[in-house]
Amino acid sequence: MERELTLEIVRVTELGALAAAKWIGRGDKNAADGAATTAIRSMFDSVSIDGTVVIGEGEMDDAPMLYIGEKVGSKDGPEVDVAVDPLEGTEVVAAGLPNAQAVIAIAEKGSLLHAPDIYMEKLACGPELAGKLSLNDPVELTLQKAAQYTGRALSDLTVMVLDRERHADLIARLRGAGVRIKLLGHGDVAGAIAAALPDSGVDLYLGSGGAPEGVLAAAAMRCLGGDMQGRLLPGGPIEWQRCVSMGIADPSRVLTLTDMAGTGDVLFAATGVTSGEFLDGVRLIGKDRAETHSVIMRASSRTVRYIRSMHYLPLKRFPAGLAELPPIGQAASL
Ligand SMILES: O=P(O)(O)OC[C@H]1O[C@](O)(COP(=O)(O)O)[C@@H](O)[C@@H]1O
Ligand SMILES: [Mn+2]
Repeated sequence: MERELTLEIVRVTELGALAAAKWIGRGDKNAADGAATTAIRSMFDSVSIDGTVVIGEGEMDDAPMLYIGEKVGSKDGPEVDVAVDPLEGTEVVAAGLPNAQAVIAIAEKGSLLHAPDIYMEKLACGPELAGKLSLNDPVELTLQKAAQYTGRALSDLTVMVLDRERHADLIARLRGAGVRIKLLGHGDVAGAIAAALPDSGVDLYLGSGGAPEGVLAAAAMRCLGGDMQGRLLPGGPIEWQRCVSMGIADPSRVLTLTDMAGTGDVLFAATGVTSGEFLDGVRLIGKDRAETHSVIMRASSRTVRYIRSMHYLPLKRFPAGLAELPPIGQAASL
């Protein structure tokens, strides 16, 4: 993949974030998601790829845009798999809470896991611990290993976990082992990435979240040199069968970083919608400008770039329909 693609892709997540930002705090998660999806879809065909959506908005019958199997891109570029979450954190935007992003990963054709939209148990860590931990271990052993390999006391380790009732037992065991916990409201792509960023203060990401988000996080981990393991959690025979029909022969086995994001080149881009773990959200400036904060990373070079962009909104090519929404300034002042 050409390195110039990183800039082309971040322009897409920027437009998605700007569109979603119009819906911050308006209590309508579907409208926020729809705005981001429409904006991202409209921009995708300007990207020099011959892409197929592998992780997207759902099956063709349920999703009008960015459905699994949809072809995206200008076609005059490499054949790639595309994973996209136009609005990672739909409820967050609706409620005006932190940690929503527009996220895209692009990888060599055939390298991204076709994950159904079910839960996945996840373990993510940074380069220091990559290859040293296993999702098959009891959590106490994982923590001991993490302490040993980082040379730190258990009491100095911080584990990030989604704040959910289903994690009550996990949280109790973590507290019992003496580590610190940082509870996350929403947005576990950013949560998993935090575990691999040197200055995040997070050492490990544990717990279950969306499987599509797991693949997106794995793509980012490939770029950061971290590790990510997952285990699908089908909630019954129908979801089990869906995993099998999507090519995962044994849905109960631990999926490695390679299973989820291959071994070839990967590009990952995210733009903050609301401020979160490592990206600031869309910031409105005056009546007609907005600032966005994005990250773009590439596995083959392990380069991580942060891009702060200033947009002149009247010239943004929002798709028809979005232009008729209330001005962005009004949305943010709610
Ligand atoms: O809220 P749940 O059901 O625990 O699901 C967790 C998932 O929801 C999110 O917080 C937000 O997901 P959406 O993008 O679908 O809004 C993900 O980051 C996470 O993987
Ligand atoms: Mn999501």
